[in-house]
Amino acid sequence: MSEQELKALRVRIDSLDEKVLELISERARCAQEVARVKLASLAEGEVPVFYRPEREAQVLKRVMERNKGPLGNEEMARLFREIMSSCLALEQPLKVAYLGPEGTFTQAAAMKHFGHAVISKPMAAIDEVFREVAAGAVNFGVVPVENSTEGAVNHTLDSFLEHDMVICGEVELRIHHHLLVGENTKTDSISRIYSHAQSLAQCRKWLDAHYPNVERVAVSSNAEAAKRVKGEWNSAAIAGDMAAGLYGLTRLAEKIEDRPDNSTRFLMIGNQEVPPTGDDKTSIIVSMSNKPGALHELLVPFHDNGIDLTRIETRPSRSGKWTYVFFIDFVGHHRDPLVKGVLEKISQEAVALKVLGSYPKAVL
Ligand SMILES: O=C(O)C(=O)C[C@]1(C(=O)O)C=C[C@@H](O)C=C1
Repeated sequence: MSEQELKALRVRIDSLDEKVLELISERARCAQEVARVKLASLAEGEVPVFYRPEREAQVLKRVMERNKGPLGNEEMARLFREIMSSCLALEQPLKVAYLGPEGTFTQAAAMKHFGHAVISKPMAAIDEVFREVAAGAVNFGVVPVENSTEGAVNHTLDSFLEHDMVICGEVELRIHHHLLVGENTKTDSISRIYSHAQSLAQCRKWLDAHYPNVERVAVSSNAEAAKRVKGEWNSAAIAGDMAAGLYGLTRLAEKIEDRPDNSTRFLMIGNQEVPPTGDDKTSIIVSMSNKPGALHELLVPFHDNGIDLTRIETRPSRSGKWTYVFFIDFVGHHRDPLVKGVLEKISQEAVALKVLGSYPKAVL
């Protein structure tokens, strides 16, 4: 390519950037107007709701449907995710608590869902995220709920039994683990590998093959593992890209998870009910009486009405020995007439039924 051609293309890019800049600013002014309208239409004593997950899902889906490339749909939606995040911050800066410390996959999930214009607050434990939301110190919380290799995150499920929370969104993240070392690590004398128990389990086969005799130490998070390794010469950590960047560690081995499709699903928790979008999921907790056929009775109404169950998990109820609760996710919104009918039928048979929330299916 000649210098001349390059120069001409850059002039074109400059002129396009000016248009993009003006359009983004116009969009941001529109969002400010939206905030004004929301405030003006409030009834006496009503609290304004600026964050609208159902509308955000609609905007992102529309972008993906209309995108003609060459940027891929996900890439384009990510750009719009950030624009929307900044527009929302003009209306109301959202505060979001997540399972920390900084650099965890949960933080990456929070950014994927809310964008980078939120004020994020790392918490030391899943239960603390729930408490922070319940106390009103933040608008939303982000917690992991299930991993495709290792299954349910029991701390999260148990926290739902203790707190009244509304699920208002979900996000899925592909989880890539790396073996990370610090500047001073003697890579031929590694005697300890730190990581979260779930991540150690997700890399079990790789560790058995490459470091069979090295001690595996479970710590509170992958980011905590990365933090420890920074100051030690004989240890390594298993963690992801964010933690590696944050603590200045290098990758001794990349993508060491046993399953290449290893993914984690995260939930956004808050106090806000989300209206239907037409493409939603609902999560419920049900406890049935301890009698033969109870689980069958619970599942039949879903089957009879053609409602797709996406997950069912059992946990001890914590209110009696050998009694259980079921965590169920299914496709649909609790305001859909069909779903309403199913929930009514179940509540007739159940000891207790709690709708944890209906929320748009993950778009990104
Ligand atoms: O449509 C709204 O209610 C807005 O506030 C605008 C907007 C946007 O930027 O598109 C911003 C924040 C909401 O969460 C959803 C959408």
